[in-house]
Amino acid sequence: MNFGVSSSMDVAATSIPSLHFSFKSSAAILLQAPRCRNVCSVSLFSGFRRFGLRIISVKAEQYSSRVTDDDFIIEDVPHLTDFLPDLPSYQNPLKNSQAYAIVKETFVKPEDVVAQKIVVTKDSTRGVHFRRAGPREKVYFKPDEVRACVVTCGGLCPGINTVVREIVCGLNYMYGVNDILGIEGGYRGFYSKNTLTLTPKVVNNIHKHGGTYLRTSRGGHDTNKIVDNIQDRGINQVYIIGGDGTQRGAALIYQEIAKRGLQVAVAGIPKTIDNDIAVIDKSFGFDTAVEEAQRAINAAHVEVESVDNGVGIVKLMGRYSGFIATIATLASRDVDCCLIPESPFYLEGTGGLFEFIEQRLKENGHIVIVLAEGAGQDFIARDMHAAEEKDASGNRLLLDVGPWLSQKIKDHFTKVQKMAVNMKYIEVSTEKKKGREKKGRGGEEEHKVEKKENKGEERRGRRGKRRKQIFLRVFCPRSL
Ligand SMILES: Nc1ncnc2c1ncn2[C@@H]1O[C@H](COP(=O)(O)OP(=O)(O)O)[C@@H](O)[C@H]1O
Ligand SMILES: O=P(O)(O)OC[C@H]1O[C@](O)(COP(=O)(O)O)[C@@H](O)[C@@H]1O
Repeated sequence: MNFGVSSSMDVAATSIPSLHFSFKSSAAILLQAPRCRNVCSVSLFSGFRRFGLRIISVKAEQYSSRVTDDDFIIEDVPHLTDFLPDLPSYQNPLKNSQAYAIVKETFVKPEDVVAQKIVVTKDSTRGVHFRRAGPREKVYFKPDEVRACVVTCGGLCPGINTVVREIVCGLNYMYGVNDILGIEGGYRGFYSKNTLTLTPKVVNNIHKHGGTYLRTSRGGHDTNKIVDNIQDRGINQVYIIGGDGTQRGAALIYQEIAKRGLQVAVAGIPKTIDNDIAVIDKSFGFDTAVEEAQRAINAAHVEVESVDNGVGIVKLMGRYSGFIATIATLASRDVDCCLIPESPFYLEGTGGLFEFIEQRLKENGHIVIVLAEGAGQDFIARDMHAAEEKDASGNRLLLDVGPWLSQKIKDHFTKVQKMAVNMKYIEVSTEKKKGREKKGRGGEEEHKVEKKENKGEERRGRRGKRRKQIFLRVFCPRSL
């Protein structure tokens, strides 16, 4: 998928790409940004095989992997015609659109694929490929027979409302679909809540707000009840926006639909702020996160530049991947060192972080270090002799690299090097807004210097609840 939500903080995209729905591929939405290298899919009612750097185990039967004689592998998206082979097809309504009629190559060819590996050698095998998403010349629904629904599940991410808006407007303006329902409150909303009617007018301004207009939920759901509900309501297109958990759920919904032989298309739209999905150009929300991260880096830089031996540490999102940290680092030009989960680091000795900090302080008088949340986890665990803990979903609980590293640097320079350093610790996190100033871990003062909409702006939801947001806070620990 390529969803060019612009980097504006308020997720009000300035250059929303055109959004194409292909009814040919039941899971194909092409969100095609200008200048994109290639376009890949929202593909996923078959589930993600690879979700960025996190490999998700998806049962083999959930998607079809075809290997040809010359090692050309295609991880294909299942199609309605796989289980309904006699479905009639129709000309894509885009053919009649003024905007598209004159464009050559408007449609994606059925045989178009995107290669997983771009860098190859002369002797490389042809390797893994994914079906390219995008509008097909033939579609499998007549516009006036479509009853679509949109649901948002799991965690928040900047840009969700923009995606909802684009689905509704794209379906309506480009494909002539007039019957679109919003499912409220995530998967469970299918059977526990009434639906909303979504029209371009209803969604006109939702992209200017954070969070999700449709609301969301976590925790389990009942796949059979969802499919019963889809059947009862006569829904035949299901658009599911969410992260890896959500996409696993979407795969099961698709399987149940296929088992019942229903003419219902399921499209999974991957949501992650981290941009750690390898085969798409960019995940929506990523740019906003990077922009917010740069504000934190800038704040740290201003602080440490103004003092002697200033050491600024900025902790950013990124449990398993360092894309936000890396891109924010590259964009800001004020960062001396960027630590990410993919790349181990060490502190002492030649080539260690302490040596580097000392060098930069001597040369420049200050240093800015950026940390992704998941950086150095194994190293910290060894250092703290911490046992691995997991959350309710089985995810490894992260050790807090920010305060740990701050303390290590402080100890090293004050106790070992006998050199006073001025520390400034800034954290950009995705937390529930507590609505009050809170004390830092060691009882130290914590100043929130900035509160900014991101994973949901600071506002009350429609039910009066606080939305999740990214906010930036600066710790000024007295002890450091
Ligand atoms: N392994 C799974 N199989 C089926 N459904 C799942 C699975 N994991 C999560 N879900 C469903 O997806 C929803 C969102 O998942 P969650 O992990 O909370 O967020 P995210 O999609 O952002 O990763 C949950 O409410 C749950 O109903
Ligand atoms: O505060 P939370 O909800 O646990 O989220 C924090 C983590 O989630 C992420 O934002 C990724 O979540 P998504 O992939 O769902 O967007 C990580 O970068 C971050 O480490």
